[in-house]
Amino acid sequence: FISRPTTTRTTFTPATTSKICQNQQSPISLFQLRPLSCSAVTNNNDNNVDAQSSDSVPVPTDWRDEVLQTLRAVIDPDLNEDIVTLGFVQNIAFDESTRSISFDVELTTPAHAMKETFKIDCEKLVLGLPFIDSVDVTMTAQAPINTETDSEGMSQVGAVIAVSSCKGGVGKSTTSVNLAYALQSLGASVGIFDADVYGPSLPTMVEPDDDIVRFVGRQISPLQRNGVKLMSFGYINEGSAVMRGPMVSQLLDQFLSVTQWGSLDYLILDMPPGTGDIQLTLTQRLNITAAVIVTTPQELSFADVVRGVEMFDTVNVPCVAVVENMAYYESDPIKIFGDGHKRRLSEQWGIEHMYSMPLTDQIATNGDSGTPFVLGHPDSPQAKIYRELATSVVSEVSKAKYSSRRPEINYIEEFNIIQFDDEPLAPTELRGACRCAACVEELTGRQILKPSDVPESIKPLQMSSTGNYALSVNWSDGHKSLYPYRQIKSLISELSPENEDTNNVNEEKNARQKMLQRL
Ligand SMILES: Nc1ncnc2c1ncn2[C@@H]1O[C@H](COP(=O)(O)OP(=O)(O)OP(=O)(O)O)[C@@H](O)[C@H]1O
Repeated sequence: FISRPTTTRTTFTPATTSKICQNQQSPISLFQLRPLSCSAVTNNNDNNVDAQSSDSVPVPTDWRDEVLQTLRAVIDPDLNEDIVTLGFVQNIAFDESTRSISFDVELTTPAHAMKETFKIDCEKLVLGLPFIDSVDVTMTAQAPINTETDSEGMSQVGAVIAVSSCKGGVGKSTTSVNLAYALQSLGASVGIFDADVYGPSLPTMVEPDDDIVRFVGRQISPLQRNGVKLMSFGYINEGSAVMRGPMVSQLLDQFLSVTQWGSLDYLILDMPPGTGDIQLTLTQRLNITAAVIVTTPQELSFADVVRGVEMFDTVNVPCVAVVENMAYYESDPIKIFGDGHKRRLSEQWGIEHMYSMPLTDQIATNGDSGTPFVLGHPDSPQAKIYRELATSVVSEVSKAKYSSRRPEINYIEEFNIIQFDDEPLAPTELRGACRCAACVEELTGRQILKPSDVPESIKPLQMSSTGNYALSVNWSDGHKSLYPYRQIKSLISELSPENEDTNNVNEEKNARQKMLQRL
């Protein structure tokens, strides 16, 4: 804590500091220019309607409960739960004599898009309590850990993100490299593994700070550039290798596990192009958390994307974003993927994030120069797109890790009911909600299938999970449907007549959010 001569409450983010500068007549004091890490914030009780002197308010014996209850207003939008329930609030310490409180908020990732907002919200909320004069919130993140690997080098890698494409030359490596540096700019520790043994591009695209590959016993220490760890066959072996498929995946597996990655929030895996056996084996072996698919408009893009999604699906890896690279000239922005495609990707495959990257000289020049584009042009509009992609990846990985549990789904023939996590759903309703291209007009979203087209006797003949996110159903009318779990949940809640509980929870959440906004 830092003691303050006045009781002016200030948050010390650069943005608010500059606001303070503008608003003040006198020059800003050094005291107000403390860095973010020393961010004890003091209460002037301007949030309190009564504006009581805090000294006169006794400290309640259950102060901890009050603090936690207050902090429940901060909701993690990715996980749709409050930070107390999620167990993020830790190490609470309260000094009664100075009425100062401190605590940590441990997020799922240091790259969390809301970390600054959460900090400010926590400070505001806690300072709204009349028995607290000063607060110190430290934002931290869970240490990355990989419990599903037996390789020591990978044991502290939190998430592996595969960047994949159906064909070569579409910008997969460019996307991998820039995604990695964009993730780093959000605060994460990152590595890149170039798994393309036939034509490694990492050595051309990223020139390491020091290009000597060091062996530590039987392990290899990765190279680095601006703190991002790098490994590619190309750093060890000049040129590309001539190998057959099974050798490639075995070698890559070994190579990846002898690399001492250390503690990494995200490891970007630049996959070899294609969706064949090598890619499938790699995807199975390397314990991939999520995938990003890169395509170009010239390459029959939509069919390619679907092929890529299907490959990852077979091994339960969710595709979280699609990058349509070299999609337009900067001077002539045209939309390649229409809204219909976007809707299909979202409704059929649960992919919510699509980015179109223009073809620019600078991206090409940086690709050849050894300095990643995002490092060389951090303020460009294209770097902003890469950061948006990185933010989506961060958010989807958090969701995938926290909500990886698949719902329990059964068909109870006796009552002709589908049970989705104990919620009943009529087969006619689910069949009627099919969003495939035969049931919904792709371009307009208009429902082609009418409720009257669905026979009353319809029933599922076979139901199975697709990836971690969707249910695939073979219907008795011969139709095959795919429903993201998200869609089924909202269908159940739409159909439920007495949704009071959910509504109450939502109302409560809304009330807390409103309270925050008022503060
Ligand atoms: N948005 C872009 N604008 C301009 N040039 C680009 C863009 N994206 C990629 N490139 C250039 O296109 C070429 C191919 O890109 P890249 O090597 O990333 O593709 P790839 O899909 O990884 O290819 P391969 O699978 O053959 O390794 C490179 O010269 C790269 O600099």
